Amino acid sequence: MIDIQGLRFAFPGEPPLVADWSARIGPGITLLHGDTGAGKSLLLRLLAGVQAADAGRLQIGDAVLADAPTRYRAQLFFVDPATQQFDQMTGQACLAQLAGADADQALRDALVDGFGLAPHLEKSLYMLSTGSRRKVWLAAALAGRRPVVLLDEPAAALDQGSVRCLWDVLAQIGATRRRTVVVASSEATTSLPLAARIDLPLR
Ligand SMILES: Nc1ncnc2c1ncn2[C@@H]1O[C@H](COP(=O)(O)OP(=O)(O)OP(=O)(O)O)[C@@H](O)[C@H]1O
Repeated sequence: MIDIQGLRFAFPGEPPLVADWSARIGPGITLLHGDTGAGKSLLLRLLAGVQAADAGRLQIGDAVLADAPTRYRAQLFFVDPATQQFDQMTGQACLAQLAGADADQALRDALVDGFGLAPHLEKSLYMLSTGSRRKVWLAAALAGRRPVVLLDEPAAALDQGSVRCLWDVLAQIGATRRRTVVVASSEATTSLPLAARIDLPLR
Protein backbone atom coordinates (compact mmCIF):
# COMPACT_ATOMS: atom_id res chain seq x y z
CA MET A 1 0.00 0.00 0.00
CA ILE A 2 1.32 3.44 -0.96
CA ASP A 3 -0.29 6.26 0.94
CA ILE A 4 -0.07 9.59 -0.90
CA GLN A 5 -1.11 12.85 0.71
CA GLY A 6 -1.08 16.29 -0.85
CA LEU A 7 1.54 15.48 -3.47
CA ARG A 8 2.62 18.41 -5.60
CA PHE A 9 5.23 18.80 -8.31
CA ALA A 10 5.91 21.39 -11.01
CA PHE A 11 8.93 21.98 -13.20
CA PRO A 12 10.18 25.57 -12.75
CA GLY A 13 7.97 28.01 -14.63
CA GLU A 14 5.56 25.24 -15.70
CA PRO A 15 2.05 24.44 -14.46
CA PRO A 16 2.03 21.62 -11.89
CA LEU A 17 2.03 18.09 -13.27
CA VAL A 18 0.73 16.90 -9.91
CA ALA A 19 -1.30 19.32 -7.81
CA ASP A 20 -2.30 18.44 -4.25
CA TRP A 21 -2.96 14.80 -5.09
CA SER A 22 -3.98 12.32 -2.40
CA ALA A 23 -4.60 8.63 -3.02
CA ARG A 24 -4.04 5.15 -1.72
CA ILE A 25 -2.58 2.57 -4.08
CA GLY A 26 -3.37 -0.84 -2.70
CA PRO A 27 -2.41 -4.44 -3.49
CA GLY A 28 -2.83 -5.80 -7.00
CA ILE A 29 -2.11 -4.03 -10.25
CA THR A 30 -2.82 -0.34 -10.69
CA LEU A 31 -2.65 1.02 -14.22
CA LEU A 32 -1.19 4.51 -14.43
CA HIS A 33 -2.54 5.69 -17.73
CA GLY A 34 -1.87 8.83 -19.71
CA ASP A 35 -0.78 10.07 -23.10
CA THR A 36 2.84 10.69 -23.96
CA GLY A 37 4.10 13.55 -21.81
CA ALA A 38 1.22 13.34 -19.32
CA GLY A 39 3.67 12.73 -16.48
CA LYS A 40 3.65 8.97 -15.93
CA SER A 41 7.42 8.66 -15.61
CA LEU A 42 7.56 11.71 -13.36
CA LEU A 43 4.87 10.31 -11.06
CA LEU A 44 6.68 6.97 -10.80
CA ARG A 45 9.90 8.81 -9.93
CA LEU A 46 8.06 10.77 -7.23
CA LEU A 47 6.55 7.58 -5.79
CA ALA A 48 9.96 5.89 -5.92
CA GLY A 49 11.46 8.73 -3.94
CA VAL A 50 14.13 9.46 -6.55
CA GLN A 51 12.53 12.78 -7.54
CA ALA A 52 11.78 15.20 -4.72
CA ALA A 53 8.23 16.56 -4.62
CA ASP A 54 7.47 20.22 -3.92
CA ALA A 55 5.04 19.17 -1.22
CA GLY A 56 3.27 16.14 0.13
CA ARG A 57 3.74 13.00 2.15
CA LEU A 58 4.48 9.49 0.87
CA GLN A 59 4.24 6.39 3.05
CA ILE A 60 4.71 2.65 2.45
CA GLY A 61 3.88 0.46 5.42
CA ASP A 62 5.15 2.37 8.42
CA ALA A 63 7.92 4.15 6.49
CA VAL A 64 7.36 7.81 5.64
CA LEU A 65 9.68 8.92 2.84
CA ALA A 66 10.65 12.21 4.51
CA ASP A 67 11.46 10.54 7.85
CA ALA A 68 12.92 7.20 6.78
CA PRO A 69 13.99 7.41 3.11
CA THR A 70 16.17 4.29 3.15
CA ARG A 71 13.45 2.17 4.75
CA TYR A 72 10.85 3.63 2.37
CA ARG A 73 12.95 2.87 -0.73
CA ALA A 74 13.87 -0.61 0.53
CA GLN A 75 10.22 -1.60 0.23
CA LEU A 76 9.90 -0.79 -3.43
CA PHE A 77 11.41 -1.80 -6.74
CA PHE A 78 12.04 0.89 -9.30
CA VAL A 79 14.58 1.15 -12.10
CA ASP A 80 14.58 4.20 -14.35
CA PRO A 81 14.52 2.69 -17.88
CA ALA A 82 17.07 5.32 -18.99
CA THR A 83 19.61 4.54 -16.27
CA GLN A 84 23.22 3.66 -17.10
CA GLN A 85 23.87 2.74 -13.47
CA PHE A 86 24.16 -1.00 -14.14
CA ASP A 87 25.95 -0.84 -17.50
CA GLN A 88 29.20 -2.37 -16.25
CA MET A 89 27.50 -5.31 -14.50
CA THR A 90 26.72 -8.59 -16.21
CA GLY A 91 23.06 -9.41 -16.66
CA GLN A 92 23.52 -12.22 -14.16
CA ALA A 93 25.04 -9.97 -11.49
CA CYS A 94 22.49 -7.20 -12.06
CA LEU A 95 19.60 -9.64 -11.85
CA ALA A 96 20.97 -11.19 -8.66
CA GLN A 97 21.60 -7.83 -6.99
CA LEU A 98 18.27 -6.25 -7.92
CA ALA A 99 16.17 -9.33 -7.19
CA GLY A 100 17.77 -9.84 -3.78
CA ALA A 101 18.98 -12.94 -1.97
CA ASP A 102 15.44 -13.96 -1.05
CA ALA A 103 14.14 -13.89 -4.63
CA ASP A 104 11.76 -16.55 -5.92
CA GLN A 105 14.30 -18.64 -7.84
CA ALA A 106 11.69 -20.73 -9.66
CA LEU A 107 10.00 -17.57 -10.94
CA ARG A 108 13.41 -16.07 -11.79
CA ASP A 109 14.23 -19.13 -13.92
CA ALA A 110 10.78 -19.07 -15.57
CA LEU A 111 11.24 -15.38 -16.45
CA VAL A 112 14.78 -15.93 -17.80
CA ASP A 113 13.32 -18.70 -19.95
CA GLY A 114 10.20 -16.79 -21.01
CA PHE A 115 12.22 -13.68 -21.87
CA GLY A 116 14.90 -15.67 -23.73
CA LEU A 117 17.49 -14.05 -21.47
CA ALA A 118 19.83 -17.01 -20.89
CA PRO A 119 22.21 -16.27 -23.80
CA HIS A 120 22.64 -12.68 -22.59
CA LEU A 121 23.22 -13.08 -18.88
CA GLU A 122 27.02 -13.31 -19.14
CA LYS A 123 27.22 -10.05 -21.10
CA SER A 124 27.58 -6.61 -19.54
CA LEU A 125 24.41 -4.55 -19.63
CA TYR A 126 25.91 -1.92 -21.94
CA MET A 127 26.23 -4.69 -24.57
CA LEU A 128 22.55 -5.58 -24.38
CA SER A 129 19.71 -4.18 -26.44
CA THR A 130 17.22 -1.83 -24.81
CA GLY A 131 14.71 -4.68 -24.65
CA SER A 132 17.15 -7.15 -23.08
CA ARG A 133 18.19 -4.61 -20.42
CA ARG A 134 14.52 -4.12 -19.56
CA LYS A 135 14.06 -7.88 -19.33
CA VAL A 136 16.84 -8.12 -16.73
CA TRP A 137 15.16 -5.42 -14.63
CA LEU A 138 11.69 -6.92 -15.09
CA ALA A 139 12.88 -10.40 -14.09
CA ALA A 140 14.44 -8.86 -10.96
CA ALA A 141 11.32 -6.82 -10.18
CA LEU A 142 8.95 -9.75 -10.47
CA ALA A 143 11.09 -12.52 -8.95
CA GLY A 144 12.19 -10.22 -6.12
CA ARG A 145 10.15 -9.83 -2.97
CA ARG A 146 9.77 -6.06 -2.68
CA PRO A 147 6.15 -5.42 -1.72
CA VAL A 148 5.80 -2.44 -4.08
CA VAL A 149 6.87 -2.59 -7.74
CA LEU A 150 6.84 0.43 -10.04
CA LEU A 151 7.09 -0.38 -13.77
CA ASP A 152 7.49 2.29 -16.45
CA GLU A 153 6.09 1.12 -19.82
CA PRO A 154 7.20 -2.46 -19.06
CA ALA A 155 6.23 -3.83 -22.48
CA ALA A 156 8.21 -1.20 -24.41
CA ALA A 157 10.92 -2.67 -26.65
CA LEU A 158 9.93 -6.25 -25.79
CA ASP A 159 9.29 -8.94 -28.39
CA GLN A 160 5.81 -10.48 -28.48
CA GLY A 161 6.78 -13.69 -26.70
CA SER A 162 8.30 -11.70 -23.84
CA VAL A 163 5.24 -9.45 -23.60
CA ARG A 164 3.07 -12.57 -23.26
CA CYS A 165 5.34 -13.92 -20.53
CA LEU A 166 5.29 -10.55 -18.76
CA TRP A 167 1.48 -10.27 -18.88
CA ASP A 168 1.10 -13.88 -17.64
CA VAL A 169 3.29 -13.26 -14.60
CA LEU A 170 1.69 -9.88 -13.90
CA ALA A 171 -1.76 -11.48 -14.16
CA GLN A 172 -0.75 -14.05 -11.52
CA ILE A 173 0.60 -11.33 -9.24
CA GLY A 174 -2.54 -9.26 -9.86
CA ALA A 175 -4.81 -12.18 -9.01
CA THR A 176 -3.13 -12.95 -5.68
CA ARG A 177 -2.99 -9.27 -4.63
CA ARG A 178 -0.10 -9.86 -2.29
CA ARG A 179 2.03 -7.14 -3.86
CA THR A 180 1.34 -3.62 -5.03
CA VAL A 181 2.31 -3.16 -8.67
CA VAL A 182 1.98 0.13 -10.54
CA VAL A 183 2.18 -0.20 -14.32
CA ALA A 184 2.62 3.08 -16.17
CA SER A 185 1.43 2.78 -19.74
CA SER A 186 -0.02 4.87 -22.55
CA GLU A 187 -1.96 1.77 -23.63
CA ALA A 188 -5.42 2.03 -22.04
CA THR A 189 -6.45 -1.52 -22.65
CA THR A 190 -4.51 -4.37 -21.20
CA SER A 191 -5.65 -7.88 -20.43
CA LEU A 192 -4.39 -7.52 -16.88
CA PRO A 193 -6.74 -7.93 -13.92
CA LEU A 194 -6.61 -4.39 -12.59
CA ALA A 195 -7.23 -3.45 -8.98
CA ALA A 196 -7.39 0.24 -9.91
CA ARG A 197 -6.66 2.73 -12.61
CA ILE A 198 -5.25 6.24 -12.35
CA ASP A 199 -5.69 8.57 -15.31
CA LEU A 200 -3.30 11.41 -15.93
CA PRO A 201 -3.12 14.37 -15.95
CA LEU A 202 -3.97 14.67 -12.27
CA ARG A 203 -4.51 18.43 -12.23
N1 LIG B 1 13.41 18.97 -16.84
C1 LIG B 1 12.20 19.26 -17.32
N2 LIG B 1 11.77 20.55 -17.38
C2 LIG B 1 10.54 20.85 -17.84
N3 LIG B 1 9.65 19.93 -18.26
C3 LIG B 1 10.01 18.65 -18.22
C4 LIG B 1 11.30 18.24 -17.75
N4 LIG B 1 11.36 16.88 -17.82
C5 LIG B 1 10.17 16.48 -18.32
N5 LIG B 1 9.37 17.52 -18.56
C6 LIG B 1 8.00 17.48 -19.08
O1 LIG B 1 7.19 16.85 -18.10
C7 LIG B 1 6.12 16.15 -18.73
C8 LIG B 1 6.01 14.76 -18.15
O2 LIG B 1 7.06 13.94 -18.61
P1 LIG B 1 7.04 12.37 -18.37
O3 LIG B 1 8.30 11.81 -18.97
O4 LIG B 1 6.78 12.09 -16.94
O5 LIG B 1 5.79 11.93 -19.23
P2 LIG B 1 5.28 10.48 -19.60
O6 LIG B 1 3.81 10.47 -19.39
O7 LIG B 1 6.08 9.46 -18.90
O8 LIG B 1 5.57 10.43 -21.14
P3 LIG B 1 6.19 9.25 -22.05
O9 LIG B 1 5.09 8.26 -22.22
O10 LIG B 1 6.56 9.95 -23.32
O11 LIG B 1 7.39 8.72 -21.31
C9 LIG B 1 6.40 16.19 -20.22
O12 LIG B 1 5.54 17.12 -20.80
C10 LIG B 1 7.83 16.61 -20.31
O13 LIG B 1 8.06 17.37 -21.47
